[in-house]
Amino acid sequence: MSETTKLSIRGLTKRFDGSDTLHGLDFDVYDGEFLSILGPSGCGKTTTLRILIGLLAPDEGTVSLDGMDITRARPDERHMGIVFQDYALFENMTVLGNVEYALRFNAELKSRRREVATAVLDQLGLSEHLDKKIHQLSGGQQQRVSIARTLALNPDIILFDEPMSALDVETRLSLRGELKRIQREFGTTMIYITHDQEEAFALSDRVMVMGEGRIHQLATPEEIIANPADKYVSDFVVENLRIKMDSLARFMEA
Ligand SMILES: Nc1ncnc2c1ncn2[C@@H]1O[C@H](COP(=O)(O)OP(=O)(O)OP(=O)(O)O)[C@@H](O)[C@H]1O
Repeated sequence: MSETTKLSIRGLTKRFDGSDTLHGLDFDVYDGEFLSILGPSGCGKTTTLRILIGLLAPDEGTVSLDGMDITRARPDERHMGIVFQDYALFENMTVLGNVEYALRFNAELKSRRREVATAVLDQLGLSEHLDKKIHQLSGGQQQRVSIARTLALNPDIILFDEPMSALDVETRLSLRGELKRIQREFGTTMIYITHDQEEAFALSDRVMVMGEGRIHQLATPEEIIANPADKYVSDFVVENLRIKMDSLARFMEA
């Protein structure tokens, strides 16, 4: 990860029904960074993500990508990809068909779609499943297809919206390792939304802790543990992590 700023967010404010959901967020994401946005349900994570990808316009504030103001740019002009919790795949199409379909809309890659799709599916360990229909795959494999489809388009930034919520613990752990590997290999900047403290800490270069539409702390996992910015961070993040670690230790001893 370099310390070149990839994405710069200033004064991001969003109101729904007259009340502020986001209160003027300011933060930067570095090139090649894995940044998690961590917070409880309703704190504004998805609203932030929807503004970043261009599905929602902010009431105030700016989003800049590589120094260019993209606040009002269309989603397809932003060079960003998104991986959803529910995979959003075409169930009746094959694994290869799903990835090729996404490439049909890319002028540059359209003519090479078979080659690009096969290569990226291979990198995700899905070579043996190219001709299977989506419903024949496990949840973890489906999420891999969805990651492959996003990676195939070669985006500058990939946003993940709670991508592992529907998966069992074992699959989550293996997909975590996979994500870290992909990030190292591709060097893609990744922004990962989660309410799971352990997941955020295991995956991220830095974690942005959110509560009620504000940023409480944005720092490395080590810094947050050593120096929580306020009582909210110490209760929601540090204390919860301690409880999870204690129960894991008890489980290992048993
Ligand atoms: N389109 C909308 N209209 C009205 N209120 C909305 C809308 N979208 C979000 N909100 C409100 O904004 C707040 C933040 O919602 P958001 O979905 O961003 O939170 P979140 O942190 O992603 O939560 P979760 O983890 O449950 O998805 C909530 O109080 C929600 O009800």
